[in-house]
Amino acid sequence: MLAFDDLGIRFGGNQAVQGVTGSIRPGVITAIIGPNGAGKSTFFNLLSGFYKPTSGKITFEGQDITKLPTHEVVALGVARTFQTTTIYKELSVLENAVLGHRVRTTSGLWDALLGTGRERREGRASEAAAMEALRRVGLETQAHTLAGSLTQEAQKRVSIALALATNPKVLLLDEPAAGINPEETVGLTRTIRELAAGGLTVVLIEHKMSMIMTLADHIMVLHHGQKIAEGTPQQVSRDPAVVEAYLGGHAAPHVREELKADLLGSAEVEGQHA
Ligand SMILES: Nc1ncnc2c1ncn2[C@@H]1O[C@H](COP(=O)(O)OP(=O)(O)OP(=O)(O)O)[C@@H](O)[C@H]1O
Repeated sequence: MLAFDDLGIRFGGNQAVQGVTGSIRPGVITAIIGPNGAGKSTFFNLLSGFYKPTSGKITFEGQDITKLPTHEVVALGVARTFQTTTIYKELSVLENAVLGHRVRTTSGLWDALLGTGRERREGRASEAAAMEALRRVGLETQAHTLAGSLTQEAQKRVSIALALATNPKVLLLDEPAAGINPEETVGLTRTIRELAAGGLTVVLIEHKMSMIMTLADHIMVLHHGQKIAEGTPQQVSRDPAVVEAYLGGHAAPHVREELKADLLGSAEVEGQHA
């Protein structure tokens, strides 16, 4: 559904992503993993239209979206969250999600200023879509709470709701579990699984290997900007190129430790998060 062919981007002399070909299959949870600096966030920025590639092509449902501006990519059904939580802390949870929905609506500033019928209709539709997005992430009872007063984990959920309010077909999550504790990670994993079960195609970047190993149907591994492996969690974790990429000295110590546990087939990790 979302396909990329020979995708690459260069920043000055640094080829951050290079020759990446593949596709995101509908209805499955795909994880993008790789050591620090492997090009994962850059790859997301390419898929979501934030960066324009210096080579290659991206298509969504058969349509070439390589050169489309971000808002048009969003309108077609590709939404994303960011590594650092980007929400409006001084607004309520509901107001945040409404803003997410307004990205897609058609009324312009003129309608908003004049309070036209279309603007009022769209306002009501935005609120309904926003409430539905909050329900999907389990925040409907906190709709009127100030977003900035929520826990880090709930703020992560708000940022997911913001993306969901645009009614995407594909949701790109950039490190959704960063900075939250293991218990909250289990809860967030459950929510992501429910979103996928509801028909949403989910792609996520994540460093928490135990989460990836239990959540992902398919894993794509990037290293030095290139795709070095892909397959099921079991296939990827046994792939010698992946082991070498992680244990070859490029990964942060905590990533090395987590991955080592998974690569060595730690039943303990599986048991904790199953
Ligand atoms: N806007 C930019 N300008 C210049 N270089 C960049 C830019 N964005 C990323 N890079 C470089 O591209 C490479 C890949 O970075 P990227 O952030 O995509 O890696 P990553 O796999 O997401 O890393 P991490 O896991 O640490 O978040 C790095 O060498 C980085 O310095």
